[in-house]
Amino acid sequence: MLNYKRYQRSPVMVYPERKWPGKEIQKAPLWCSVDLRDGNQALIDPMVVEEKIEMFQYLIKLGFRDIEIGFPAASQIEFDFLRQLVDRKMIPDDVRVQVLTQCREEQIERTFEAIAGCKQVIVHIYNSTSTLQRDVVFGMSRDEIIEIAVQGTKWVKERAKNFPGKIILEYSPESFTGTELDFALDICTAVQRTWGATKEEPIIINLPSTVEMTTPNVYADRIEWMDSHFKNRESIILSVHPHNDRGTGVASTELALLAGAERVEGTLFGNGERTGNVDVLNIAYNMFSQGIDPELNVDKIGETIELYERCCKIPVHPRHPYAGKLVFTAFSGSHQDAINKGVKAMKERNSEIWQVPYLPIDPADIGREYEPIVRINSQSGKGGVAFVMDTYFGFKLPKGMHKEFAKTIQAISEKQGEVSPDQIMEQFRQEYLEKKEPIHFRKLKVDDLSGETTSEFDTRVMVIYTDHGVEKFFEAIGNGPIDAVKRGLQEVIGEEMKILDYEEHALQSGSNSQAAAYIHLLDSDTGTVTYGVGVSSNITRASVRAIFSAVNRLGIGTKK
Ligand SMILES: CC(=O)SCCNC(=O)CCNC(=O)[C@H](O)C(C)(C)COP(=O)(O)OP(=O)(O)OC[C@H]1O[C@@H](n2cnc3c(N)ncnc32)[C@H](O)[C@@H]1OP(=O)(O)O
Ligand SMILES: CC(C)C(=O)C(=O)O
Ligand SMILES: [Mg+2]
Repeated sequence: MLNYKRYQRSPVMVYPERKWPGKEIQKAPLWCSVDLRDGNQALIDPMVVEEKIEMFQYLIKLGFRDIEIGFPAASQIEFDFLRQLVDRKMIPDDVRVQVLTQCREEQIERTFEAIAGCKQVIVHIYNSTSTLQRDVVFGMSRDEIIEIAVQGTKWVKERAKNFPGKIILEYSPESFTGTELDFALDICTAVQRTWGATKEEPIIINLPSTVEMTTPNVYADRIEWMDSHFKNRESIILSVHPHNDRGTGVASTELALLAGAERVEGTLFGNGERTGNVDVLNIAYNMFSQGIDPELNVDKIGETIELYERCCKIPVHPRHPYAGKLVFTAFSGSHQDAINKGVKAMKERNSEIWQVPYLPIDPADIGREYEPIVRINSQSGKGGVAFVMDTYFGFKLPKGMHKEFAKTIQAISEKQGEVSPDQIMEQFRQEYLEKKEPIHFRKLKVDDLSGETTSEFDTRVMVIYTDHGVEKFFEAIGNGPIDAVKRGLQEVIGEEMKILDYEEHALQSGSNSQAAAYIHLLDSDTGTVTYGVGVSSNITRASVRAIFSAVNRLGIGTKK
């Protein structure tokens, strides 16, 4: 039996004063990428120096200005990487590199060796503060744990005095989510005081969900509580560093922003320890989808995916928010129908505002314009097939025709699975455009009789066609070419028919454009109906082809 009793609920504080539920995200936070540190430390094959350099440059291109580049005291690669950035003058003046170190003097010393020559650096110190870690990892009292952090701060401060560049201190009470809040406040305050943070020279206090342990609202309560209990709040930049153990890293971060966080540390696509750090791109795109400037250059997601997969050697999941191959694709009929109508309404209304059901953003805005938003399988419906015919091939099928054509496509998808746009077009050709047996239209001559006749009909047509390959012709009159051809065909076939509907449109714009015509035809004897389609550079010829196509589809071409 599942032994859930081995697990305990994380304590939740009573906090009815919370204000965050009434707030909205208004602007982007200060972003900090930790891809090169937290992300990298969780890779099966951590990045080599050249990959780190490539990733660093790309993060700058994306718009990150705070970039945690590693843990230089931990390994030679990390150290050398930073040295290369400095020696090759690759750190722009407005970028703050961030380096992580434990609160141990030899590591802090080595970290300062690594940052020599940097103009501005965030030195990030941490120690674990949770009840569990104090007990089983450190075996220390609260005061002893505070002493580690305070001592670490002093070691950084001493070295910062003589450092030619600017040192910003960041402190993280690691395992904050498992730490009693009063203790978290005490330790952060002790560091803040020891550092001597001011409004002009603030400290970054980073409250991580090192391990995500509760629902996002509890994290938000904790952040708001800390935010409202800090003394000299203006001397603190309040940062969050969420992980994603419960799969709610993004939600936790967004609620934390409501609760007062000003800065977010995370990674591209949520790489990082276990289930990852929070995916900063996901949050940025969420903001973008709400009309908020994400303050990151996230308009070329394909490029970002390519670099990420190459450097991290981890594929982006096809369902990953915004980035996955399938996230802008609808297979199911009702979604396709709504997308089809939504896109059409946008065009008709010439709308500046993006409003398409099931597509929270326009894929083209983030560089995904070449991917199909509709793919056809057995779950698809008529709207999807019509959408493919329109967007890929320019055929705007009359609404009444959607069902008829979709049925033939569904018969294929039920046998083979997905049906490609080319296959759909091929089927359209076979079913409509090339339905040339038994009767096949060849030539048309139209005479305008207006003024020459007293009859109600003012158009005479002469049609040459083949019937089972044998050339024939007929002449007929009617109140327009389509009517005349229909009357002529009735005569030669010996069958009453009625044109129920007629539609036409240009297929491409320009002088040599083709036109498509659609005829909805009723066989009056049997009551059966079908559509016929014709294409020609001449609209009248297109219509006549459409009538022949419909007659052949009804199977009445040889009745006489
Ligand atoms: C949540 C996070 O992501 S935190 C960052 C984690 N990242 C990494 O650890 C990646 C890089 N780390 C490393 O390569 C190694 O841990 C090193 C090189 C930094 C240090 O290596 P080592 O000293 O050999 O080992 P280790 O990290 O296990 O050190 C454990 C000791 O440091 C102490 N310690 C751990 N964290 C801290 C800290 N933040 N501040 C001070 N002391 C600490 C432990 O209590 C333990 O002490 P003990 O030896 O008296 O028991
Ligand atoms: C070092 C700290 C901020 C960390 O990575 C974490 O707590 O997850
Ligand atoms: Mg982390």
